This record gives sequence, structure tokens and C-alpha cells, in this order.
Amino acid sequence: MTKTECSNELDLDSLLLIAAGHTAFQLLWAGIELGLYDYLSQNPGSSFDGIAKVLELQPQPTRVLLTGLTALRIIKKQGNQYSNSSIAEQKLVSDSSDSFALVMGWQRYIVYEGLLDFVESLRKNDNVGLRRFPGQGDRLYQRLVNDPFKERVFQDAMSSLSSQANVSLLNLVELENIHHLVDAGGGDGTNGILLCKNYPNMRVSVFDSESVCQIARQHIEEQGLAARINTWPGNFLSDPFPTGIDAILYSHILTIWSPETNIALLKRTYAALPEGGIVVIFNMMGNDNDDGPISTALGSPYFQAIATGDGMLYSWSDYEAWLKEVGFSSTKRLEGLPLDHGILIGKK
Ligand SMILES: Nc1ncnc2c1ncn2[C@@H]1O[C@H](CSCC[C@H]([NH3+])C(=O)O)[C@@H](O)[C@H]1O
Repeated sequence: MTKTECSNELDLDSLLLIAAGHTAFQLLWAGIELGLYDYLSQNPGSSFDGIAKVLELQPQPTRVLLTGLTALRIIKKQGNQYSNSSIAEQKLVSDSSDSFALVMGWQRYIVYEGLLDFVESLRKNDNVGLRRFPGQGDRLYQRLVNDPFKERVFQDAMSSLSSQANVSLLNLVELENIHHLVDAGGGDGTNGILLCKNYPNMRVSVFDSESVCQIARQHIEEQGLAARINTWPGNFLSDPFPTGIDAILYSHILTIWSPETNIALLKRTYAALPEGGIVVIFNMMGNDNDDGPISTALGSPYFQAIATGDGMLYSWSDYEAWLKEVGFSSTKRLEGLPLDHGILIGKK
């Protein structure tokens, strides 16, 4: 065994942390929901009694919470004073610019419960965890329509995830001369709004379900961009794309479906674009040799067990192979974006 392989060996503490990952997550989440990190951000060095009072918890539950979070190193205890760790300050305080708090809401209200059915989902090759979301349809997105709270949690999380990496969409020469871009599965309009603000010649159509388009329209109007961004309610797997377009963006979309569905969708994409038109794929990218990164490896079970039962966080080379198969003449990778994101551009 080489030295590098040795240092990659899992140690007992890491194994224990994984084994009690559900408990570690609930401790982390409790700190968000109870407002602990926000409070410690404003009041570093708080006392035990002060925290218990603000969180409205009895002493023993306060002790369980603070001991757990201290042992996890999410907060720090110095003498009898508690403060956020620097990573908690950056990622768990709700108004920090790159806070994970909203993404953790998605973990709490959507992923956590559905993953109880993970093993059965693997065995059946299906999203068995969807049974925990009432309603019709075999995809999570259809069921969220029945639950405005969870639909909002989901959209807020996606918007927050996009916002942490989408600045990289702002320096693409390929987008400079685009006149009409379709943001397929554009969600609440976060990416469309950012793109329009940055590329003055661009118009955007947000192509999503009617209920999500309603959320997008509200954001677009708030930003005063209704003249340049419209919504195109429908199903991009079967309904036509708008005409006169020259780019289609898939942001956090091609992870949802099976390779077969993605290839069929990319064929429709190719047909909808003019010669010279581009497709832009933006999401977390798995390593080509299926050994990580940890973010994609931990993201895939959600697609298998909950969202659709046939998606995952694919590798760069998967997307490249599909683009080639459907006829895109060239592809370009932009690697190294925040949160293991990448951008892949295919040109017709
Ligand atoms: N078949 C479909 N047709 C239209 N929209 C869809 C379809 N399947 C999933 N979606 C939408 O795809 C989005 C996935 S979440 C990604 C949102 C956004 N692009 C972002 O990156 O922040 C959700 O808003 C779903 O409603």
C-alpha cells in the first residue's frame, strides 16, 4: 500500500460519525431551527444559562444540545463560554452570504425522511421513499405541488445552492451573444435573473411547472425584469420549447433522470437549437472514475430513493458522452467551481 492509500483509510472516529450521521444531522439542524448559530453570531462567548433562556429550553436539553454540537466541533466551548466555529459562522448563520441553512431545510424536510426507504429503493431500483410524500405522480416534483410549504423549502434550497456557484455563469464568452436562453427547470428564476442582469442582450424563458412558474414570476417582477424574462409553464420532457431560442440551460436538472431520459431530452434540445446554438449543463459533477467527490456521492441517494428513482449525480464523462451521442459538435468543461460544481457547454 502506498503512503497516499494509507492516509485515505477510514479511521474509527470517522466511522462512528458516519454510523450516527442521522443524530449528527439532527443536532446540526436543531441549532439552525432553534436559532442557536444566529444567536451566537450576534453574541459570541454566550453562557449556558443565557443560551438556554434565549432558546427557551430546560437545562438538561440545553446540555444535550450544546454537548453534542461542541463534540461535533460545530460550536466551540471555551471555559463556560460558547461561540460558533468559524465554519458555522460562515455556513450555518442564516444571513451569511454563503449560508447552507436553506439547503439544510431541504435535507430536514425532504431528504431525511425519504431516505428511510433507501435500501428498498436500491433493491427495487425505484424511488420508494416517495411514499412519504402524499399525492399523485411518480416524481417528487409532481407531489410537491400539493404541499406549498415543502415546495417552498425545496425551491429556497435550490436557489441557495445555485447562488453559491452560479457566479461562474457570468464570465462565459459563449453566453455573450445569446439572445434567448431557455432556463429548463428554471425553478424560482434565480439563475435567469442573474443571467439577465449580467448579459444585457439576453432574454430568458423559465420553463417549469405552472406552480413553480408562479414563484418565478413573483421574483422576476420584484426584480423589475418582466420585460426580459417570461415563464413557459409545461413539461420539458414532452412540451415544445419556445421558438427563436439560441441556448438552453440545464441547472441542477440532468441529475434527475436516467441516462436514457437525459439522452432523449438532449436530442429534443439539439432539435430545438439553431446551428451554433448551445446547451449549458450546470450542476455538481462526479469524478470520471466514480470515487467521489463526497458531495456528489452523498447527493445521488436522494435521486435514487426520493426524487425520481432513476437519477444520480453523474460524472463529467457521462454528460460528454451523451452530448456527443446526440450530435453536439464540441464540448467545453469549466471545472473547479464552488461546491464541486462544473459547467459543461455543448455547441451545435
Ligand atoms: N419535466 C419537467 N418539466 C419542467 N420542469 C421540471 C420537470 N421536471 C423537473 N422540473 C423542475 O426542475 C427543477 C429542478 S430544481 C433546479 C432549479 C433551478 N434550475 C436551479 O438550479 O436552482 C424544479 O423546479 C422542478 O419543478
